[in-house]
Amino acid sequence: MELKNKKWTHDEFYATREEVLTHWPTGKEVDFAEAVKYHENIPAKRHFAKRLVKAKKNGETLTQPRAGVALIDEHINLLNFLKTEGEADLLPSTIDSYTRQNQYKEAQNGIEESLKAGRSLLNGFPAVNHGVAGVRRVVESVDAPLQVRHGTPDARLLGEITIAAGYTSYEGGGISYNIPYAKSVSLEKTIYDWQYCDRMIGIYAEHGIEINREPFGPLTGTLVPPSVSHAVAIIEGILAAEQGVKNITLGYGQCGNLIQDIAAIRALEQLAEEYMNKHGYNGCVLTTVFHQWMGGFPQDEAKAFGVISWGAATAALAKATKVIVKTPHEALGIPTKEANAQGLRTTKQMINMLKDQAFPLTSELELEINIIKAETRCILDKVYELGGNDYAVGAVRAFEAGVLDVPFAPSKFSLNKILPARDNNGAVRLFDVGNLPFTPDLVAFHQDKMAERARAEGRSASFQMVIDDIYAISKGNLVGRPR
Ligand SMILES: CCC[C@H]1O[C@@H](n2cnc3c(N)ncnc32)[C@H](O)[C@@H]1O
Repeated sequence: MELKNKKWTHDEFYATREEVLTHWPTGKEVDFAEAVKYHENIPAKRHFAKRLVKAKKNGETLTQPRAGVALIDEHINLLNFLKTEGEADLLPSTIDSYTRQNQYKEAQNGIEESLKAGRSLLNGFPAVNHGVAGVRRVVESVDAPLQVRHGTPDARLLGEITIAAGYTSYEGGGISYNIPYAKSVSLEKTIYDWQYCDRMIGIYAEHGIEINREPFGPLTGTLVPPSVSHAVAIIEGILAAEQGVKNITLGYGQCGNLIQDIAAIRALEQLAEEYMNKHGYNGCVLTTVFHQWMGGFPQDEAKAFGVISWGAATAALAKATKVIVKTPHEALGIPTKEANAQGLRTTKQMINMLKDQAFPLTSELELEINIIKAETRCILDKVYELGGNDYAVGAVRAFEAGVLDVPFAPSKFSLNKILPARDNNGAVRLFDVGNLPFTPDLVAFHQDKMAERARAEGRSASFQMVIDDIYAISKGNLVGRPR
């Protein structure tokens, strides 16, 4: 396996596909020609890419939950409940953890145990075991655009089955579904395997079927600086475009300071266009997704609704194309369908009240946009250089060197040298920039911001601030002030 950011030939793809479809018996159900025909008859209102394009044109911010249960009928009921009671614009199927680790035997046990227990004993929808026929029952029974959401380092068979069944969007990427989700899975392997997923979608595109791809923006969801998640998002967008993907949603996890979060979405839109065009992928339609706070949540449901509302308001003011919605059960575990629908309605109310308001381009907002763009450029350009003008090779080498570094990542391939903490206004800064290739003025900017907070709190900038900030929101605040 020689990794390079180059479009796979049909021969390379089909040779690999033969093997991929043997990973579980349901792989035999995948019939590409039949799938293309099926997709041709999916109406625009149930087509993810078309619905996103319409939202971008109309300046809408669409709502989407996470949701998934073990059995097909219950999963259908859940999704329809979230559409009718939650007013969700877009629907997911969140895949269970066994399937994410390619443990299909265990997933099968989970299905059988759930049947016996009469309730879901899996933390998501085991799509590979249900197979094309089973997953297609969901597609036929839910009148909304459907996306596969998961966290799968080797997502090749999952993608073949769910897209053949009629799903029209696929989340993930070779970096964003490795570094935050795996401990010792090689980055080279996951970037290579995700080239397969993207090439598959590129081949659907060659047959006129446009499937949306969404790299997983938030990464570890714990104080990830915008420039770090933007660099990964844009690299995964470029890798997908190289394989023929034409419709890409780039994502970002809310940090909590309004100016920084709005700036992050603006900077992401501008930089993605700039880099995709620079590398010749101007045929790609780009949209954005804002994830409501991905860190620890308050147990108290009323406070949880406050966090959800803040994420909804920020997504609306940032004019993100869609927002991924949290629930008041976030601190407890898998939400009930009622709690999930409540998070969606709270979000919808905030978006509706803000859709006629625009956030002004203040000097603070402009500064923040410029800082995020400058930092992200430093990282992207260094990755490209390390890879000898190849982002796939560059990404692997960048993680080895700490040029790409994701805070609190379980993967042993992330150096975990950078240390984020909030500044005195709650924006996420870097207490330690690690080996990020920032120019001296950018390093100084972060140092000054941390010094400003240290002075205000009467304590020196320290790792304690990082710890305080990790728990702050679940304890009812944004900045982890000393007790
Ligand atoms: C990025 C993944 C973390 C988020 O994903 C939610 N999540 C995971 N699995 C399910 C599920 N089966 N149904 C509804 N939400 C789910 C968690 O709560 C958390 O917010």
